[in-house]
Amino acid sequence: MKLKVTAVDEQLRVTYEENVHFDTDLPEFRTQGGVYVHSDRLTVTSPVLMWVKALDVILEKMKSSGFNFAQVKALSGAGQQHGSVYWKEGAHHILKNLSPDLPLHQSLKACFSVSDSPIWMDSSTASQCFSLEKTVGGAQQLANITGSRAYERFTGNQIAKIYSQNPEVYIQTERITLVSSFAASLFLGDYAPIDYSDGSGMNLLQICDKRWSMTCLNACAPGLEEKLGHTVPSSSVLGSIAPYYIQRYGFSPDCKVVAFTGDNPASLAGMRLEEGDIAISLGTSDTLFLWIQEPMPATEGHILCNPVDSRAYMALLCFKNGSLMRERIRDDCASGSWDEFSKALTSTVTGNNGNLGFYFDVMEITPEAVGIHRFNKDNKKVPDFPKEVEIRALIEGQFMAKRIHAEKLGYKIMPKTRILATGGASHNKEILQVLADVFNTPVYTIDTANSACLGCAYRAIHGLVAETSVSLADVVKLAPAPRLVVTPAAEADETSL
Ligand SMILES: Nc1ncnc2c1ncn2[C@@H]1O[C@H](COP(=O)(O)OP(=O)(O)O)[C@@H](O)[C@H]1O
Ligand SMILES: O=C(CO)[C@@H](O)[C@H](O)COP(=O)(O)O
Repeated sequence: MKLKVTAVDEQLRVTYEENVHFDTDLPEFRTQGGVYVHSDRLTVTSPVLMWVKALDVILEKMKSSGFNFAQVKALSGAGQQHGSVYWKEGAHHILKNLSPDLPLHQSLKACFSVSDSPIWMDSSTASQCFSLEKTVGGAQQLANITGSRAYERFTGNQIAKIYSQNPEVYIQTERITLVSSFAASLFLGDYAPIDYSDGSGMNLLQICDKRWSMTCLNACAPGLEEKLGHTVPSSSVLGSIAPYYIQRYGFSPDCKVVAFTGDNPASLAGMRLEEGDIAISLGTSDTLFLWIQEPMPATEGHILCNPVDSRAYMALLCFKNGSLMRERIRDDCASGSWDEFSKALTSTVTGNNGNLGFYFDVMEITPEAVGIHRFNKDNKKVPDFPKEVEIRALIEGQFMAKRIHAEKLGYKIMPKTRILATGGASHNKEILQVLADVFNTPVYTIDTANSACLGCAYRAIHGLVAETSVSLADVVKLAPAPRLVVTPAAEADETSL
């Protein structure tokens, strides 16, 4: 886990990149992967001062490498979703009066009422989730309001846990920010509002009218509205950079701070998704981001407000049985070789003659299911398939599940739909051919190393003109286009996949 910075010029060329690795650059915090996993194995936190110090370190690194801060016209940022930061009474005054002679972590060391921030990997709030769903009338009802059923990592449930376990700490807290709005606050020298898109990962925001749900707030903790502040469109200019950065690093007083957002919304911007597009990351786990016009929240997957167009939405779907599942079948059926695996895909037909499988070696997130389930053309459960059939059944089954779950959330394939594939398995053309056939849509690949960071640079430029109705797509049209890799085979259209 790292703090990263990317700078782009007016032609959208990346001119500067730097990072700070939490474990190795800040060993004094003794994190592993940037986090502490507590002894109950459920609670996962990160020290908030480590994040502050990481900002000091990266700014100093930039200064020593001669980075020209004065040229920065606008900045934005992203943070891991769902994590929260608790500012102690009196912190606002300190934040507004930062001394340019001191690093941030020294000025802010007494500003946090919770020193270890709960983060997205935490799963210790089952009872709070149960109670929130009960208050609003069930999981689907909560999803209808906030875009997701109750999730343990979602911020409202984390706040409810802090309030129930340490009410005095909650009372001493004057402001609660997300990781994203916390980082924006550091640059603004003032509390930054939460943006609509990252705010949708809290189980607290009504995704339709973008207001806090008073029922959800009251179910989590008293007086929460005041501690959260108001929300803003993700492309809002929050203000100018704080005097601290002008005096200490030479930023221009005109440098604007554009609302920060979550890492997944920022990746959507970095991949330049447009209406109808799907981004599929085929990494260790498989993740889908979808641009959605008319959302239908479900009890699987998340609907978030769209970070680049506040009238639209994005959906996020996570599948745990991604590449590791594919690797296991590759080892069992293709002698551990991706080439042999790919040959099996080319030697079998689209639709697999009606043979179909669902493969979950580990408990899946979407849907909550485990085990290997194979069905033949008569819809009868069978114990095994020939090797080639098994490989095609796995890949078609994985992509069909993605399409079905996407459509359940309101996703509609349009004539201009593109699939943008990334991650390890996107190097495999035969796998991408199956993807194109299942969605009946062309598949492009895109280099997304650092897509969240790049997305924030794009969003910063967009923020400067967003109020004049210029779209992000217009602003970033000079950036390199995704590469077309495969188009659907003609017969895929007629196969009842
Ligand atoms: N040619 C290939 N075909 C299919 N999968 C591949 C291929 N090459 C690499 N992979 C898979 O990509 C995965 C790693 O993807 P990557 O996006 O780097 O992961 P991470 O989620 O860790 O960022 C590995 O688990 C590997 O199985
Ligand atoms: O919990 C989620 C999305 O709901 C995560 O995707 C977090 O947003 C953290 O992301 P990474 O650290 O894996 O980028």
